[in-house]
Amino acid sequence: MSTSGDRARTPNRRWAGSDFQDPPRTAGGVALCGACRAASACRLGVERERLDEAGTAWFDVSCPHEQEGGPNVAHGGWTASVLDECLGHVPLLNSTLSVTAELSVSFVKPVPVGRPLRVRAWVEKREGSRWYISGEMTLLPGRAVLARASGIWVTRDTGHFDRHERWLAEQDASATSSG
Ligand SMILES: CCCCCCCCCCCC(=O)SCCNC(=O)CCNC(=O)[C@H](O)C(C)(C)COP(=O)(O)OP(=O)(O)OC[C@H]1O[C@@H](n2cnc3c(N)ncnc32)[C@H](O)[C@@H]1OP(=O)(O)O
Repeated sequence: MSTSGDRARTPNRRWAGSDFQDPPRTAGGVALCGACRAASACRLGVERERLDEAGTAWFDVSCPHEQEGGPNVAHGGWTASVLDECLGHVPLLNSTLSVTAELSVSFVKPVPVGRPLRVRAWVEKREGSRWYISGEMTLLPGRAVLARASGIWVTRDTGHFDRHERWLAEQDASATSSG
């Protein structure tokens, strides 16, 4: 029988050390997170990404039909997730591993499902290990703003996830010993 402690010690074969700064990408250049590697596609609907010369990141995105909330419009959780993903790719596009520490989203208009959308993301400033990143989602064609986001990403070394596994194992051990 598998326990949560066993899971913490099981190597995750979808990851290799170099993946953290240079993850596998789709033909459209989209960096793939752990679960999306099996699908070889971004399950959130990010289809293409690129960094321009000015340092702005551009993403072609479409809300998958299974993320429908109200009639023909995206669940707000999808909008927040895809903005987290896109803004979080800005450090990655600069070969830097980071995690989201804070994220704020403004839902400006309902987001239609299955329509081409664009996300643009840029660095406002960097302070120590903190990257302050902003972005917005627009409808295509045209440039109507549907959502805006800003947040703080904190750079990590490649030991981040191993430290987390050790912390989780300690939590399990102390929960077991305290009954
Ligand atoms: C890989 C390929 C994938 C492939 C593609 C995948 C792309 C995914 C894109 C989406 C990204 C995500 O969703 S990431 C997943 C969601 N996020 C997480 O799991 C993060 C969970 N939280 C944490 O791990 C931690 O709380 C941290 C790392 C954020 C902070 O840890 P910590 O232990 O407090 O670290 P500490 O050294 O004290 O702080 C480090 C620095 O962060 C600052 N800091 C800490 N917390 C905050 C905060 N809430 N707001 C502002 N700043 C903060 C501190 O002031 C400090 O600045 P200074 O003094 O150093 O300047």
